Amino acid sequence: MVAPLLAVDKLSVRFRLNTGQVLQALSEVSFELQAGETLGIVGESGCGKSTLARAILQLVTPAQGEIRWQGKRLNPHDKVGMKAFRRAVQCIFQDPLDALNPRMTVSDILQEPLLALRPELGKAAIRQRAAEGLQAVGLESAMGNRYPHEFSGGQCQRIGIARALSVEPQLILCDEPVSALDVSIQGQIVKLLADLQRDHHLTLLFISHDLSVVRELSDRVLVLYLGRIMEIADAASLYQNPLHPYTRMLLEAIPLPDPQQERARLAKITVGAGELPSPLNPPSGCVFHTRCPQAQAVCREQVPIWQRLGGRWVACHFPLGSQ
Ligand SMILES: Nc1ncnc2c1ncn2[C@@H]1O[C@H](COP(=O)(O)OP(=O)(O)OP(=O)(O)O)[C@@H](O)[C@H]1O
Repeated sequence: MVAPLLAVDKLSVRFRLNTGQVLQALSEVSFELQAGETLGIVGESGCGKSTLARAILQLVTPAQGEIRWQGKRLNPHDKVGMKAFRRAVQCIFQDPLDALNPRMTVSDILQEPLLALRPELGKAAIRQRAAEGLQAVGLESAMGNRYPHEFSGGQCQRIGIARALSVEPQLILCDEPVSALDVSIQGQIVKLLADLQRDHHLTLLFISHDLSVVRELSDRVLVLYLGRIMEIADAASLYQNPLHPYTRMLLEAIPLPDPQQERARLAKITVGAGELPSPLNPPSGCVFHTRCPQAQAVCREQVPIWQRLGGRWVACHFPLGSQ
Protein backbone atom coordinates (compact mmCIF):
# COMPACT_ATOMS: atom_id res chain seq x y z
CA MET A 1 0.00 0.00 0.00
CA VAL A 2 1.34 3.45 -0.89
CA ALA A 3 1.84 5.70 2.16
CA PRO A 4 -0.11 8.97 2.15
CA LEU A 5 1.89 11.99 1.03
CA LEU A 6 1.44 13.59 4.44
CA ALA A 7 0.22 12.08 7.68
CA VAL A 8 -0.45 14.14 10.81
CA ASP A 9 -0.76 11.88 13.83
CA LYS A 10 -2.19 12.99 17.20
CA LEU A 11 -0.57 16.40 16.89
CA SER A 12 -0.87 18.70 19.90
CA VAL A 13 0.59 22.21 20.08
CA ARG A 14 0.76 24.36 23.20
CA PHE A 15 1.90 27.94 23.63
CA ARG A 16 3.18 29.23 26.95
CA LEU A 17 2.04 32.83 27.30
CA ASN A 18 3.88 35.67 29.08
CA THR A 19 1.32 35.37 31.86
CA GLY A 20 2.53 31.81 32.50
CA GLN A 21 -0.74 30.34 31.20
CA VAL A 22 -0.65 27.50 28.69
CA LEU A 23 -2.81 27.75 25.59
CA GLN A 24 -3.66 24.48 23.89
CA ALA A 25 -3.82 25.53 20.22
CA LEU A 26 -4.17 21.98 18.80
CA SER A 27 -5.30 18.78 20.54
CA GLU A 28 -4.56 15.37 19.05
CA VAL A 29 -5.15 16.38 15.45
CA SER A 30 -4.84 13.44 13.03
CA PHE A 31 -5.46 13.23 9.30
CA GLU A 32 -3.87 12.01 6.09
CA LEU A 33 -3.39 13.74 2.79
CA GLN A 34 -3.21 11.69 -0.39
CA ALA A 35 -1.14 12.85 -3.36
CA GLY A 36 -3.18 14.97 -5.77
CA GLU A 37 -6.04 15.80 -3.41
CA THR A 38 -7.15 19.12 -1.98
CA LEU A 39 -8.03 19.13 1.69
CA GLY A 40 -9.88 22.19 2.96
CA ILE A 41 -9.37 23.22 6.60
CA VAL A 42 -12.18 25.35 8.00
CA GLY A 43 -13.10 26.87 11.33
CA GLU A 44 -13.55 30.20 13.04
CA SER A 45 -10.72 32.58 13.82
CA GLY A 46 -8.42 31.20 16.50
CA CYS A 47 -9.38 27.54 16.04
CA GLY A 48 -5.80 26.58 15.13
CA LYS A 49 -5.73 26.57 11.32
CA SER A 50 -2.52 28.58 10.95
CA THR A 51 -0.88 26.75 13.84
CA LEU A 52 -1.54 23.49 12.01
CA ALA A 53 0.11 24.85 8.85
CA ARG A 54 3.07 26.16 10.86
CA ALA A 55 3.48 22.84 12.65
CA ILE A 56 3.53 20.99 9.31
CA LEU A 57 6.17 23.45 8.07
CA GLN A 58 8.17 22.71 11.25
CA LEU A 59 7.91 26.34 12.37
CA VAL A 60 6.28 25.31 15.66
CA THR A 61 7.47 22.45 17.84
CA PRO A 62 4.57 20.18 18.78
CA ALA A 63 4.05 19.12 22.39
CA GLN A 64 3.00 15.68 21.16
CA GLY A 65 2.37 13.73 18.00
CA GLU A 66 4.23 13.35 14.76
CA ILE A 67 4.19 14.35 11.11
CA ARG A 68 5.12 11.82 8.44
CA TRP A 69 6.11 12.74 4.91
CA GLN A 70 5.71 9.88 2.41
CA GLY A 71 5.53 7.47 5.32
CA LYS A 72 8.67 8.71 7.09
CA ARG A 73 8.62 10.64 10.35
CA LEU A 74 10.00 14.16 9.88
CA ASN A 75 13.13 14.70 11.88
CA PRO A 76 14.34 18.32 12.21
CA HIS A 77 17.91 17.01 12.80
CA ASP A 78 17.99 15.17 9.46
CA LYS A 79 19.39 17.99 7.29
CA VAL A 80 19.12 16.13 3.97
CA GLY A 81 15.56 14.96 4.64
CA MET A 82 14.48 18.43 5.78
CA LYS A 83 15.98 20.08 2.69
CA ALA A 84 14.00 17.72 0.45
CA PHE A 85 10.86 18.39 2.53
CA ARG A 86 11.34 22.19 2.30
CA ARG A 87 11.53 21.90 -1.45
CA ALA A 88 8.51 19.59 -1.69
CA VAL A 89 6.29 21.69 0.56
CA GLN A 90 5.72 25.34 -0.26
CA CYS A 91 3.23 27.86 1.08
CA ILE A 92 1.09 30.78 0.04
CA PHE A 93 0.01 33.33 2.65
CA GLN A 94 -2.92 35.61 3.26
CA ASP A 95 -1.27 38.97 2.67
CA PRO A 96 0.48 38.67 -0.67
CA LEU A 97 2.29 42.03 -0.55
CA ASP A 98 3.52 41.39 2.98
CA ALA A 99 4.97 38.05 1.88
CA LEU A 100 7.10 39.61 -0.90
CA ASN A 101 10.38 41.40 -0.16
CA PRO A 102 9.72 45.05 -1.17
CA ARG A 103 13.39 45.68 -2.02
CA MET A 104 13.68 42.86 -4.55
CA THR A 105 12.44 42.80 -8.13
CA VAL A 106 9.78 40.22 -8.85
CA SER A 107 12.25 38.26 -10.99
CA ASP A 108 14.71 38.13 -8.06
CA ILE A 109 11.89 37.07 -5.72
CA LEU A 110 11.09 34.15 -8.01
CA GLN A 111 14.74 33.21 -8.45
CA GLU A 112 15.50 33.22 -4.70
CA PRO A 113 14.04 29.80 -3.79
CA LEU A 114 15.60 28.21 -6.87
CA LEU A 115 19.04 29.64 -6.04
CA ALA A 116 18.71 28.24 -2.51
CA LEU A 117 17.21 24.85 -3.33
CA ARG A 118 18.23 24.14 -6.97
CA PRO A 119 21.59 25.93 -7.47
CA GLU A 120 22.72 23.14 -9.82
CA LEU A 121 20.38 24.55 -12.52
CA GLY A 122 22.70 27.52 -13.09
CA LYS A 123 21.87 31.25 -13.10
CA ALA A 124 20.67 31.54 -16.71
CA ALA A 125 18.22 28.63 -16.42
CA ILE A 126 16.96 29.98 -13.09
CA ARG A 127 16.32 33.42 -14.66
CA GLN A 128 14.49 31.72 -17.51
CA ARG A 129 12.38 29.68 -15.07
CA ALA A 130 11.42 32.85 -13.21
CA ALA A 131 10.16 34.38 -16.48
CA GLU A 132 8.21 31.22 -17.34
CA GLY A 133 6.80 31.13 -13.81
CA LEU A 134 5.24 34.56 -14.27
CA GLN A 135 3.59 33.43 -17.51
CA ALA A 136 2.25 30.30 -15.81
CA VAL A 137 0.29 32.48 -13.38
CA GLY A 138 -1.04 34.81 -16.07
CA LEU A 139 1.52 37.63 -15.81
CA GLU A 140 3.93 38.87 -18.47
CA SER A 141 7.56 37.87 -18.10
CA ALA A 142 8.66 41.51 -18.62
CA MET A 143 6.91 42.33 -15.32
CA GLY A 144 9.81 40.60 -13.57
CA ASN A 145 11.76 43.88 -13.62
CA ARG A 146 9.20 45.61 -11.42
CA TYR A 147 8.89 45.74 -7.62
CA PRO A 148 6.02 44.25 -5.57
CA HIS A 149 4.43 47.63 -4.70
CA GLU A 150 3.81 48.23 -8.41
CA PHE A 151 1.29 45.34 -8.48
CA SER A 152 -2.32 44.95 -7.31
CA GLY A 153 -3.23 42.53 -4.50
CA GLY A 154 -4.38 39.87 -6.96
CA GLN A 155 -1.19 40.22 -9.02
CA CYS A 156 0.93 39.97 -5.85
CA GLN A 157 -0.87 36.75 -4.95
CA ARG A 158 -0.13 35.44 -8.46
CA ILE A 159 3.55 36.26 -7.84
CA GLY A 160 3.36 34.43 -4.49
CA ILE A 161 1.90 31.41 -6.27
CA ALA A 162 4.62 31.56 -8.96
CA ARG A 163 7.28 31.64 -6.25
CA ALA A 164 5.76 28.65 -4.48
CA LEU A 165 5.57 26.74 -7.77
CA SER A 166 9.10 27.61 -8.87
CA VAL A 167 10.75 24.71 -7.03
CA GLU A 168 8.19 22.20 -8.36
CA PRO A 169 6.65 21.33 -4.99
CA GLN A 170 4.36 18.38 -4.34
CA LEU A 171 2.32 20.04 -1.61
CA ILE A 172 1.28 23.66 -1.27
CA LEU A 173 -0.10 24.94 2.03
CA CYS A 174 -2.45 27.80 1.24
CA ASP A 175 -3.18 29.83 4.39
CA GLU A 176 -6.19 32.08 3.68
CA PRO A 177 -4.77 32.89 0.22
CA VAL A 178 -7.76 34.89 -0.98
CA SER A 179 -9.11 36.42 2.24
CA ALA A 180 -7.32 39.73 1.72
CA LEU A 181 -8.47 40.10 -1.89
CA ASP A 182 -11.56 41.74 -3.41
CA VAL A 183 -14.36 39.24 -4.01
CA SER A 184 -14.07 39.73 -7.79
CA ILE A 185 -10.36 38.80 -7.66
CA GLN A 186 -10.87 35.88 -5.25
CA GLY A 187 -12.61 33.83 -7.95
CA GLN A 188 -9.74 34.36 -10.39
CA ILE A 189 -7.14 33.20 -7.87
CA VAL A 190 -9.24 30.17 -6.86
CA LYS A 191 -9.56 29.22 -10.54
CA LEU A 192 -5.82 29.68 -11.04
CA LEU A 193 -5.09 27.39 -8.08
CA ALA A 194 -7.54 24.78 -9.39
CA ASP A 195 -5.95 24.88 -12.87
CA LEU A 196 -2.41 24.65 -11.49
CA GLN A 197 -3.43 21.86 -9.14
CA ARG A 198 -4.75 19.83 -12.07
CA ASP A 199 -1.90 20.63 -14.48
CA HIS A 200 0.92 20.00 -11.99
CA HIS A 201 -0.80 17.18 -10.06
CA LEU A 202 -0.35 19.25 -6.90
CA THR A 203 -1.63 18.39 -3.47
CA LEU A 204 -3.21 21.36 -1.69
CA LEU A 205 -3.98 22.03 1.92
CA PHE A 206 -6.36 24.95 1.67
CA ILE A 207 -7.03 26.89 4.86
CA SER A 208 -9.90 29.33 4.95
CA HIS A 209 -12.65 30.60 7.21
CA ASP A 210 -14.75 31.07 4.03
CA LEU A 211 -16.67 27.88 3.40
CA SER A 212 -17.86 28.89 -0.06
CA VAL A 213 -14.28 29.27 -1.28
CA VAL A 214 -13.28 25.96 0.30
CA ARG A 215 -16.21 24.22 -1.40
CA GLU A 216 -14.99 25.28 -4.85
CA LEU A 217 -11.57 23.68 -4.44
CA SER A 218 -11.69 20.87 -1.92
CA ASP A 219 -12.08 17.12 -2.34
CA ARG A 220 -12.34 16.69 1.42
CA VAL A 221 -12.89 19.12 4.26
CA LEU A 222 -11.64 19.06 7.84
CA VAL A 223 -13.54 21.12 10.42
CA LEU A 224 -11.57 22.49 13.39
CA TYR A 225 -13.03 23.97 16.57
CA LEU A 226 -10.90 25.16 19.49
CA GLY A 227 -7.96 23.12 18.24
CA ARG A 228 -9.86 19.84 17.83
CA ILE A 229 -11.17 18.13 14.74
CA MET A 230 -14.97 18.02 14.74
CA GLU A 231 -15.53 16.33 11.39
CA ILE A 232 -13.73 15.15 8.24
CA ALA A 233 -15.73 14.31 5.14
CA ASP A 234 -15.72 14.48 1.38
CA ALA A 235 -16.78 17.98 0.40
CA ALA A 236 -20.08 17.05 -1.28
CA SER A 237 -21.39 15.09 1.75
CA LEU A 238 -20.18 17.65 4.26
CA TYR A 239 -21.93 20.56 2.54
CA GLN A 240 -25.14 18.65 1.81
CA ASN A 241 -25.42 16.70 5.00
CA PRO A 242 -23.13 17.81 7.85
CA LEU A 243 -22.79 15.35 10.71
CA HIS A 244 -21.49 17.77 13.34
CA PRO A 245 -23.68 20.58 14.73
CA TYR A 246 -20.66 22.89 14.48
CA THR A 247 -20.31 22.17 10.76
CA ARG A 248 -24.01 22.96 10.37
CA MET A 249 -23.49 26.22 12.22
CA LEU A 250 -20.66 27.19 9.86
CA LEU A 251 -22.77 26.30 6.83
CA GLU A 252 -25.73 28.31 8.11
CA ALA A 253 -23.42 31.30 8.46
CA ILE A 254 -22.62 31.39 4.71
CA PRO A 255 -24.38 34.45 3.24
CA LEU A 256 -26.54 33.81 0.17
CA PRO A 257 -26.30 36.05 -2.91
CA ASP A 258 -30.08 36.27 -3.46
CA PRO A 259 -31.54 38.91 -1.03
CA GLN A 260 -34.79 36.97 -0.49
CA GLN A 261 -32.96 33.72 0.24
CA GLU A 262 -30.56 35.66 2.48
CA ARG A 263 -33.45 37.05 4.57
CA ALA A 264 -34.86 33.52 4.92
CA ARG A 265 -31.43 32.22 5.94
CA LEU A 266 -31.00 34.87 8.65
CA ALA A 267 -34.48 34.13 10.01
CA LYS A 268 -33.73 30.40 10.15
CA ILE A 269 -30.42 30.46 12.02
CA THR A 270 -30.98 28.50 15.20
CA VAL A 271 -27.56 27.41 16.35
CA GLY A 272 -24.38 29.18 17.17
CA ALA A 273 -25.68 31.29 19.99
CA GLY A 274 -23.05 32.43 22.43
CA GLU A 275 -19.48 33.48 22.25
CA LEU A 276 -16.53 31.40 21.15
CA PRO A 277 -15.04 30.17 24.48
CA SER A 278 -11.50 31.16 25.40
CA PRO A 279 -8.93 28.56 24.31
CA LEU A 280 -7.26 29.26 27.69
CA ASN A 281 -10.27 27.77 29.43
CA PRO A 282 -11.92 25.36 26.99
CA PRO A 283 -15.25 23.77 27.97
CA SER A 284 -15.22 20.32 29.53
CA GLY A 285 -16.42 17.26 27.59
CA CYS A 286 -17.22 18.24 24.01
CA VAL A 287 -15.62 21.66 23.52
CA PHE A 288 -18.60 22.72 21.37
CA HIS A 289 -21.27 21.94 23.99
CA THR A 290 -21.61 25.56 25.21
CA ARG A 291 -22.89 26.60 21.75
CA CYS A 292 -24.57 23.39 20.66
CA PRO A 293 -28.40 23.42 20.55
CA GLN A 294 -28.62 19.68 21.12
CA ALA A 295 -26.09 19.33 23.94
CA GLN A 296 -27.03 16.94 26.73
CA ALA A 297 -25.42 16.04 30.05
CA VAL A 298 -22.98 13.58 28.47
CA CYS A 299 -21.67 16.33 26.18
CA ARG A 300 -20.60 18.39 29.20
CA GLU A 301 -18.92 15.42 30.82
CA GLN A 302 -17.25 13.28 28.19
CA VAL A 303 -15.03 14.09 25.25
CA PRO A 304 -16.74 12.41 22.27
CA ILE A 305 -14.84 9.59 20.66
CA TRP A 306 -13.77 9.94 17.06
CA GLN A 307 -16.18 7.70 15.17
CA ARG A 308 -16.56 6.55 11.61
CA LEU A 309 -20.02 6.96 10.10
CA GLY A 310 -20.53 5.77 6.53
CA GLY A 311 -17.00 6.56 5.37
CA ARG A 312 -16.93 9.89 7.21
CA TRP A 313 -15.45 10.83 10.58
CA VAL A 314 -17.09 12.82 13.32
CA ALA A 315 -16.49 13.63 16.99
CA CYS A 316 -19.99 14.08 18.40
CA HIS A 317 -22.14 12.19 20.92
CA PHE A 318 -25.23 12.85 18.80
CA PRO A 319 -24.23 13.24 15.13
CA LEU A 320 -26.87 14.91 12.99
CA GLY A 321 -29.19 12.61 11.11
CA SER A 322 -28.26 9.57 13.17
CA GLN A 323 -30.78 9.85 16.04
N1 LIG B 1 2.85 32.24 18.90
C1 LIG B 1 1.75 32.16 19.65
N2 LIG B 1 1.79 32.40 20.95
C2 LIG B 1 0.69 32.31 21.74
N3 LIG B 1 -0.54 31.97 21.26
C3 LIG B 1 -0.63 31.72 19.94
C4 LIG B 1 0.49 31.80 19.06
N4 LIG B 1 0.07 31.51 17.80
C5 LIG B 1 -1.26 31.25 17.90
N5 LIG B 1 -1.68 31.38 19.17
C6 LIG B 1 -3.03 31.14 19.68
O1 LIG B 1 -3.39 29.82 19.26
C7 LIG B 1 -4.76 29.77 18.88
C8 LIG B 1 -4.86 29.30 17.43
O2 LIG B 1 -4.35 30.34 16.60
P1 LIG B 1 -4.27 30.21 15.01
O3 LIG B 1 -3.63 31.46 14.50
O4 LIG B 1 -3.66 28.92 14.65
O5 LIG B 1 -5.82 30.18 14.62
P2 LIG B 1 -6.49 30.40 13.20
O6 LIG B 1 -7.60 29.44 13.14
O7 LIG B 1 -5.46 30.35 12.13
O8 LIG B 1 -7.06 31.87 13.34
P3 LIG B 1 -7.14 33.04 12.22
O9 LIG B 1 -8.17 32.57 11.25
O10 LIG B 1 -7.57 34.23 13.04
O11 LIG B 1 -5.77 33.18 11.66
C9 LIG B 1 -5.32 31.17 19.10
O12 LIG B 1 -5.94 31.22 20.35
C10 LIG B 1 -4.08 32.06 19.07
O13 LIG B 1 -4.27 33.21 19.85
